[in-house]
Amino acid sequence: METAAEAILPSFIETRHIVTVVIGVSIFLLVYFLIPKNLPPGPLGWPLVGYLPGLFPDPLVSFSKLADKYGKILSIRMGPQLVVMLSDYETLRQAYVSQADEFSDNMIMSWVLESKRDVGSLFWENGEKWRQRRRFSLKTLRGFGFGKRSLESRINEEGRFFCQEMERLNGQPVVLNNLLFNASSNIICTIGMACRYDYRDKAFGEQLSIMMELIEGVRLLEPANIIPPLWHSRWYKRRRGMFKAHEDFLREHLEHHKATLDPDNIRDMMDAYLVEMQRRKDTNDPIQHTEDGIIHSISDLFGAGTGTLSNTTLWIIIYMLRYPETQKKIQEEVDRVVGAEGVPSTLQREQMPYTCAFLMEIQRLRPLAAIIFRHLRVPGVKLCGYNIPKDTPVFGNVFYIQNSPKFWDNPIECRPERFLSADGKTLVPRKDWIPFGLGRRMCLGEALTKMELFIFTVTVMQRFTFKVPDGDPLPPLDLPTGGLVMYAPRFRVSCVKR
Ligand code: HEM
Repeated sequence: METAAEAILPSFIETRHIVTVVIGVSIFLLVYFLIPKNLPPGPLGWPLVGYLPGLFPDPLVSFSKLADKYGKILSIRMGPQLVVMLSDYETLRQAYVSQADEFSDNMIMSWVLESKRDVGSLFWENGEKWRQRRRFSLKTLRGFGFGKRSLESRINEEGRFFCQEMERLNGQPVVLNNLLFNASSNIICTIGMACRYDYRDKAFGEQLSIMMELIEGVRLLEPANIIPPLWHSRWYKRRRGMFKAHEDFLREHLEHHKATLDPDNIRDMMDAYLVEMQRRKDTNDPIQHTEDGIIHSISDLFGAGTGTLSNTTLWIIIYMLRYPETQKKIQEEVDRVVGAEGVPSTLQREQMPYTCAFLMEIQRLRPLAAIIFRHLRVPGVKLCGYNIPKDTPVFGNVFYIQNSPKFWDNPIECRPERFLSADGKTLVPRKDWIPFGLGRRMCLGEALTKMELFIFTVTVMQRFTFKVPDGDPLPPLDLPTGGLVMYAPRFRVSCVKR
């Protein structure tokens, strides 16, 4: 029997044609109205997973290829999430600095929300609470000697402990990853809790393994974001257990600090936070601090400071092994300015441009935070003429900005001279050297890091030459697979006494 539609339609049009057209038009209208207009260009991707499969196996290389193809600003779907990636200095500056009111919120990753670590944290917090905590932390850190001689002598001391360990090895090959992680943690322990741990301390060794695993587990692409049931998997349960163990360790220190606190004699960041917490309570400040907040803030210093410092130091060693003539030049400068027995000081930096340029070159080649991120939380924002929808993470590809041949001559070569004047006597900084990020959320530990890397490098170069152990290959320069932090590989090195 004929349907009503068929009765009034010409014979060559069937009902199924009409149904197909109606569905097609509906999908078109849905897509037209739902998909934001005038987005930055980018690859199309697939339904549900977006461009995620295209980012593997190495997201950093894939992001760089996309930047070559689509230019300074591109948009990409990572699973259901739209992400904007900025890949040149001017565009990044435009967003993070010129439009800082819009682009200064951190992207709070799901695992942070899930573990409630956004409560009172330094890194994982936004808005007025973050602003006040950052201002207070920066002021307190400066008070504890960021850029000052008191902290410098502690770093010198840690450098000497490290050298004593090397001396004991007597040139035997060694994997330095754990030892350097311990040394870097000791610097954060000094600032945060006025203590240091011996390299053979077993209990602290366990804490270090936990911290290392936690830090190395931070991924740009969180698998559980794409497959939520994974939050209940063994891997995430183990992670939650490790966070608890790390917090218990800090809580023990907090209890000791509370019991021995003398507000007239502030020993470290923990004391300073405790006094500030009390002050806010006494003055009924609308923003209150909590003990959990103190623990999370100190934990953030460990998270942001230990892996970054120790891995940058590992990259310093790797490049010295690969460029022995550069190591020799640094040793010559150290011998001339500091001498074999002198105590290194940041006051000597001006007389040691080659060493400083080398350290800058390492942080150009291997910026520990390869990708930095913000989260746009306001509607109606335009960047470079494109619409950026509310709730879009906006990434900055620091690795690309510092390593693309578009911006740097022969970028894969380690050439400290690119940061030196023609006569080699003066440092010539470049504005697109941004290993510490830029804008309002720029790294809080920049001054400490520069001091630490300089003192450590000089202390070690006074006493040792790094050599590749006989029969070992050169350490690889592979890029990290996680795509966020540029961890150095494990490799063996011989520290030969000079
Ligand atoms: C090689 C060493 C380091 C590198 C390359 C590094 C790099 C960075 C980068 C790129 C950011 C994000 C900046 C942005 O988004 O614009 C950052 C943030 C941060 N860094 Fe570092 N960092 C290093 C060492 C440290 C140390 C030693 C500390 C601790 C004292 C530290 C504490 C922080 C904190 C607390 C933040 C968050 C700031 C905020 O969100 O307001 N960093 N770091």
